Amino acid sequence: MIFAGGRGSRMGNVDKGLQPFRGSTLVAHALQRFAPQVTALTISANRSHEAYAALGAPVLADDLAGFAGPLAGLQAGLRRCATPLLATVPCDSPFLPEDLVQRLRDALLAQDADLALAVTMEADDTGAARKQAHPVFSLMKTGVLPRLDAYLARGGRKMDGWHEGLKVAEVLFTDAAAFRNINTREELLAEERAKRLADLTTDLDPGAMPVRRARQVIEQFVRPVRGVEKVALRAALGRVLAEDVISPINVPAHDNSAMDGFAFAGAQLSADHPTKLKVIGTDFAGRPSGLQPGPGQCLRIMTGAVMPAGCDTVLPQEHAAGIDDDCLTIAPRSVRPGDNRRLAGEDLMAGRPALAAGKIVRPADLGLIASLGIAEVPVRRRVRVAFFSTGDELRSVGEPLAQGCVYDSNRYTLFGMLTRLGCELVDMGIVKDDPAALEAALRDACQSADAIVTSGGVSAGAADYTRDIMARLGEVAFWTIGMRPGRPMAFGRIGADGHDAFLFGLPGNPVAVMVSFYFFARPALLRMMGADAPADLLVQARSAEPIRKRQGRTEFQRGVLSIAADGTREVRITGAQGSGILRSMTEANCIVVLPDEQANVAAGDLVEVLMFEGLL
Ligand SMILES: Nc1nc2c(c(=O)[nH]1)N[C@H]1C(S)=C(S)[C@@H](COP(=O)(O)OP(=O)(O)OC[C@H]3O[C@@H](n4cnc5c(N)ncnc54)[C@H](O)[C@@H]3O)O[C@H]1N2
Ligand code: MOO
Ligand SMILES: [Mg+2]
Repeated sequence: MIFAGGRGSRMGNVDKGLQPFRGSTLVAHALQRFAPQVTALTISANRSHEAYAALGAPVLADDLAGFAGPLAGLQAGLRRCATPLLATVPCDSPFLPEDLVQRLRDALLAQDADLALAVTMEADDTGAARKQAHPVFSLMKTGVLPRLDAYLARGGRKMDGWHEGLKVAEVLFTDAAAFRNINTREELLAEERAKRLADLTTDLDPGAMPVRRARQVIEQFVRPVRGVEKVALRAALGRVLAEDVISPINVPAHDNSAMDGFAFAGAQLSADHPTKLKVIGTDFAGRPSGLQPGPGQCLRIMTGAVMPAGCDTVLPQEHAAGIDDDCLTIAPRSVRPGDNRRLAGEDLMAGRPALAAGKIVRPADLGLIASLGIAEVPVRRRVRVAFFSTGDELRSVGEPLAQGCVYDSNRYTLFGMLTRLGCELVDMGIVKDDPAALEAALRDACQSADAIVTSGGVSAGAADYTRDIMARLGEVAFWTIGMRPGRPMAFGRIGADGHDAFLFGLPGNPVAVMVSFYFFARPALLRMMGADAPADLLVQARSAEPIRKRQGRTEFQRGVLSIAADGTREVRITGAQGSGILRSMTEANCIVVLPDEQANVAAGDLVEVLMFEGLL
């Protein structure tokens, strides 16, 4: 019997067994593992009978009313069981052991027990081993029914509450993970994603990961955060639009003059004689005269004033051949019909998208939204990023610098980069090279953040515990990337207590942390923010000097781009390029990106650079 009769209350009262999982449903996975182990199968369910029946097994509702729990399902099952033994598993444990029933049966018979159940050994909070019983994974003689009936009649509902007085055989399984069940939507999503990271990297060597592939995997693995908030227009600066901004009006709302001059009907212009028109009044922007020029007449008009009825052309005042009192003379061919008139809706048409969802709001967008008269904008909620530095040698600014120590600079560069990106920050300080402290910090970060960025400890040093702990908390890949700087990196998703977060374990060296942030974490975070991340806009420049470069890896050299005497772009490397030399970053205004296939660069060769700043 597969228990699928719960309320799914921790999943928002959905039918848990029917939740999609790895291409089918949770229950289909449990069934696939369980069916070969038994002679006949029943699904215990109190709703969605048709969907469960479609799996090919009879569906049995509780005899007791009101979702009384799995024991009610067990009771109904025992009452109708045609075999001498009944085995049970839950619908939300897709990884259940393939030898579960065989081993339970062996123990039941060997010990002449009434019931056999699975147990595993698990570490408790102090790290000590503790026995964990799994009474839902059990095998029992059908003769136990009267005892269960009596327990339920007394109001008992605990899964193992009725075992008292029964002879119970405990069977130790070593693979605790096989009994993992999925209780919440987050866990379900987490499992889905975890599968995908493994899938995405099956054909890749983690020890020789090309930059391009690592970026692809990361991009495919992360997911935009959900959640939208409405903010006042100014507060939208730098935020990501959650929906298209649809223009409620035409901008401009009316045809209007693009020049200070004279408005009239263009049809009266003559191609070979001067045209003479009588000026009958003046229209100002926002202050129309209400006059309507007839044939032989015109109006003085100011830039932005609505075109008077019947007029389609404006002659700029400086192009007039003559103005005598109230008479305007226009020379032949000095203006064409329709000139200098701005059409209604030529900037933005009512009903059309003015800005697309996913756009990061820049100053021009603020102005554009204002031009539509819109005061509030729906934006994605900010992505929360927890970050910390690891290393016993690190000291915080303000502390004395002991022998052999360095000040923590990574947390400041990360602060700057994350702030510029528009993330909400959770600065977790420095974490010592101590497994318990690292684990506590990572678990804590999972609770509060969508993404975690750490620096240090991802290489192979004796104090680099970060890797082990990260791997234990979720699915994390450890890559050696074909690049310099920034070779080692950890990426994945970790979880604790039902909360999970994407993890970027960046290398400790101060330049490496920045380069790997810019080229891996930044595009991923943009995707999490729901933003359209355009490809890196590289520009070409002439290298002023030779650059040593090894083929087969991407090198990110720090450079200064300038305009040479002949007006062309020229780039010069900023001295020593060691990955601990942060000065190479502060002196630079760009990064020279030398791709895998590139060998040594000769002076005068063209290279590609990525600018640090554009117009902000
Ligand atoms: N045998 C090998 N050793 C190393 C390799 C390797 O492949 N084989 N890779 C090197 C590369 S490349 C890098 S990058 C680093 C990465 O090491 P970790 O990520 O484990 O970082 P740490 O060992 O913790 O620190 C490295 C370096 O950076 C300094 N650091 C760390 N955090 C900060 C901070 N917050 N502020 C300022 N400076 C920091 C730290 O003191 C170390 O000097 O490994 C190489 N080794
Ligand atoms: O990541 Mo390391 O920086 O290549 O020195
Ligand atoms: Mg290290």
